[in-house]
Amino acid sequence: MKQPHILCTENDVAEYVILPGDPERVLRVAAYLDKWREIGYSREFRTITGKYKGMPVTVTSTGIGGASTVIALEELIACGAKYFIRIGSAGAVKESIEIGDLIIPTAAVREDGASKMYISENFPAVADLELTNTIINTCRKLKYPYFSGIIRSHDAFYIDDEQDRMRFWNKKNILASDMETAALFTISQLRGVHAASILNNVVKFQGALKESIEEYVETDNIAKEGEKREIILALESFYRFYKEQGKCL
Ligand SMILES: O=P(O)(O)O[C@H]1O[C@H](CO)[C@@H](O)[C@H]1O
Ligand SMILES: O=c1cc[nH]c(=O)[nH]1
Repeated sequence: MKQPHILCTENDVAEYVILPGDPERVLRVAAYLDKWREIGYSREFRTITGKYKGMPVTVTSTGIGGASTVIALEELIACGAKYFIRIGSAGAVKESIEIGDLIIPTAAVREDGASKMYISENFPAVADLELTNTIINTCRKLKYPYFSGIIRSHDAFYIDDEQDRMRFWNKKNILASDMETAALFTISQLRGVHAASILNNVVKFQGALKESIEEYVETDNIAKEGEKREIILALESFYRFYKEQGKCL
């Protein structure tokens, strides 16, 4: 059956799925695949399926925020997907995180709305341990510097007290801020699938939000280099999992 938003069926989707927010990033992942075809592109959801070193992999854009992310997640699960790695951009909440640095979340503060519609806030949003360990080990092998720890996911970009909130989370040792990871981790746990996240920092702590994101999107810069790294890291981590399937899963 064709899913109503992502326009995919069970025959179109691999077990391993990479989830960027931005549909344009889907094509930047495609550049690393041996063979790929576009399955569907409706609203914010663009899906391609291809092969990386012979491993079947699907890439679906989630759009912005938990609400659209969990629509993509639920429909991908209905098509047979089991392992998910988000590749997103984020804003730093820790001073020492530079533009283009990678963040590998172990958990996320649930400041979003979508995950609360599923289950109360005392339920944790935690990364899949095995998948996240594979990402960390692969990141070390690739010699990409990274930060690992708890991040915060939110739902509203332009709130009046944004800077105060960022200072609050900074004092709690939160690393970065995005808009999808908490919902992805929470609903993956509820559905019994495996999810991890890799974030590329595009805004310095207390930096100029609008200008930094504009620069990331519109120019080739250090943030784009971080994006390349998160794409390679996600593909290589899945490949490692794929090769070891049956041993560690
Ligand atoms: O670059 P993506 O993956 O969309 O992630 C981040 O960028 C968007 C905001 O600019 C939000 O979706 C946020 O989580
Ligand atoms: O500051 C930022 C940058 C990207 N995404 C966010 O959620 N916040």
